[in-house]
Amino acid sequence: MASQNGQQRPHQEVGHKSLLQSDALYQYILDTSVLPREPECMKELRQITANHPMNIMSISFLNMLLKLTRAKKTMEIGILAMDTNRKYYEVGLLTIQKAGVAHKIDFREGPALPVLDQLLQDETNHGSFDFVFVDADKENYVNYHRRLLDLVKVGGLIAYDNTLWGGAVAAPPDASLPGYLRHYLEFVLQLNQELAADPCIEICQLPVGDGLTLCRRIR
Ligand SMILES: C[S@@+](CC[C@H](N)C(=O)[O-])C[C@H]1O[C@@H](n2cnc3c(N)ncnc32)[C@H](O)[C@@H]1O
Repeated sequence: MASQNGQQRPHQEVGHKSLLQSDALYQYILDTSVLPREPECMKELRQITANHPMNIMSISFLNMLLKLTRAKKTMEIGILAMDTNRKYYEVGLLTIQKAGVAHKIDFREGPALPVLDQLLQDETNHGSFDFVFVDADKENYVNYHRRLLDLVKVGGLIAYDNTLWGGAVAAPPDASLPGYLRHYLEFVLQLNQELAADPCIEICQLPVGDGLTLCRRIR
């Protein structure tokens, strides 16, 4: 990746900066992202994500996906609608209320796995979800996937965030990694392997944000 003065930057560091190292490029992505057309919501989203400009790409991309797939019944594991911490849900709540969609959100505070197990007990939930976004505890991504496959309809979409894990997924085994990247790396690698080998889905690994894997259920 060339920097502003045209010189090649070394790819030593593993993390967001090694994927896109130029701050000018971050700003360019912010300025040219295809964003939702609700200006008030976007102003707030820009503020919320100001410290993580790459998130804008994920958000604008997910917004586009939801519109393309015309999803009506959706689930998000991470902040909406399941999160262990209500405070994170409340970060987005003001924007959600301004957008007039608060009545559509069924927020459950607590770990997501028991909620998924509860959903699975009701046959009518099987194959009923159009879209699921997972951005939560990496240790459980594989457990989520095994359950979500039953809940999403054939033709439905599951999106997993952070599947490039700051670039660490492709780092040599002896690379020096920040502690949190090293700690969760094995879970992200295991998920990526399972997704690639799963005959029930078609997948696409997008180098957007921190890596977003799209899985379309095909059987
Ligand atoms: C990186 S944040 C993502 C937040 C949100 N999805 C977003 O894109 O802004 C991860 C979230 O996962 C939540 N989380 C962690 N463990 C969880 C679990 N077992 N079940 C549900 N949510 C969990 C955290 O509280 C945190 O809000």
